[in-house]
This record gives sequence, structure tokens and C-alpha cells, in this order.
Amino acid sequence: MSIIEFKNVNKYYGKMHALKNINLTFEEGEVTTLIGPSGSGKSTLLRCINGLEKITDGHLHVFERDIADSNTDIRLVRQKIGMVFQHFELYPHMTVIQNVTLAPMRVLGLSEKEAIESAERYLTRVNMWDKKDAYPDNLSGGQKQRVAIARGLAMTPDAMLFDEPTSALDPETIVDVLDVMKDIAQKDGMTMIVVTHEMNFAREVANRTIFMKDGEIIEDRPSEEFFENPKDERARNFINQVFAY
Ligand SMILES: Nc1ncnc2c1ncn2[C@@H]1O[C@H](COP(=O)(O)OP(=O)(O)OP(=O)(O)O)[C@@H](O)[C@H]1O
Repeated sequence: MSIIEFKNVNKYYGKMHALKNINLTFEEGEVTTLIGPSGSGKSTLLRCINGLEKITDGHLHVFERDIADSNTDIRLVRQKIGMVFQHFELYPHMTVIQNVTLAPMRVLGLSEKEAIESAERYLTRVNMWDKKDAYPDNLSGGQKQRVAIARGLAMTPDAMLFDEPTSALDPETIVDVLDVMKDIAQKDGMTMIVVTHEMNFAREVANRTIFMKDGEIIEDRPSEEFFENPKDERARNFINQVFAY
């Protein structure tokens, strides 16, 4: 059974047709990258999955719940799906450990002791336990993003969405974040959907690559095959451009 299912999904922002008749399914344990030029609808597609954007028409089921149905409790869906944003979205007035323990205590009902134990496990995993008492403003972008990933993992999600997680980072910190993501994909078998411009991550870590342009899915194939031989000219041009330097 697919965990995410798009059927004839359209999304408009006013007159802008951002997603055009999307039909897609995602399976448990898959690592998928969404790639394509700026403005092709990648973030919109990702954000529809956890209800941050509303679809205009069509059907979208996530963990068997109809996302477009106003009776669906979107919080239950979000509990199962972690989200990592480009700009981290950490609470600046809270320390690292407070950021990571907040939702597990409030939403999952963990005691403080349990939440701290869990935070230790995940912050150690992303090599940030030694910074547990630091405030986000005193961390590099890459460190903040690793905390954001630990915060997502601490909710023990069934899937994780990443929206350009390395686009706002200095080049020297990108690799640390990608290594953490690779580790989660390979050791945990986490279901991951990653919007990224990091083609080497797409090629080497993701099982599947979806290439989008102008709100449409142009190619959707195993990453190895896709990068070996993009079939569509638009995909070929894109790949040639991004690997040109
Ligand atoms: N909140 C919004 N209101 C109006 N238009 C929007 C909004 N969000 C996105 N768009 C438009 O929808 C289209 C798809 O945007 P989206 O951010 O999904 O693309 P993307 O492929 O993720 O691009 P990028 O790689 O630049 O982040 C773009 O033309 C964008 O300008």
C-alpha cells in the first residue's frame, strides 16, 4: 500500500498553475529526490503532502487520510511526517535541547526525562549533543540544520520531507548535512522525499528521481537510470547545465 497518493492533483496560486494534473505514489522506505528548475513546483508538491499548501482539485491521500477533506485532522498526518525546511525554523529563544524536546513533550506526551533521553540519542546521531545548551544564533547554518533534523527525528516520524535543506548553507557545511541525511536513509530505511539541487545526493543516495518542469512531472525513474540517460530533452538540458561546472 502506498503511503502517499496523488490522483489528478492540480494546484493554482491565483491564475498560476503550479501543479498540473499530478499522479504519483510514494512507497514506504523509498528515498526520492524532486529536482528541476526554479519555479517548477517542487516545493509546492512537497508542501501539499503535509497540508502546508492546499490542493485546488484532485485527490491526495497521506497515510490513508484524505488531505483535502476538512474533517481530516492534519495534525495527525504531520505527526507521522517530519519536515525539514531550507531556513531551519528553530525557535531562537530556545536552546538546542529545548528545541528538540518541545514537540515530543507537548505532542507525544513524553516526560521531560524521556524527551531528554530521546534528544540525546538524536543529537548525538547528528553530532550536535555537545552543543545542546547553545542558542541557534550561535550555530552555523549546517549545525542549525542538523539540529532541525534531530528535532524531526525526535518525533519518530514514518516519513521525512526535506525542502532544499542545504540551499541556504555555506559550501563547507553542506556535506555534514548531506552525510546525516544519507545515514538516515541508509541505516534507518526512512521514507524520504527531498527537494534538492544537490545532484550527487540525488544520484547516489536516492532510489528514485522525479524531474519536474512548469508544474509537470517530466520523468520519474530510478535515480541511476535517470542520471545515466535522461530521456526527455528538458531533463537532459537541465542535467547538462547543472553538471557543466
Ligand atoms: N505562495 C505563493 N503564492 C503565489 N505563487 C506561488 C507561491 N508559492 C509558489 N508560487 C509560484 O508557484 C510556482 C512553483 O513554485 P515552487 O516554489 O513550488 O517551485 P520550486 O520548483 O520549488 O522552485 P525553487 O527551486 O525556486 O524553490 C512558481 O511560479 C512560484 O512563483
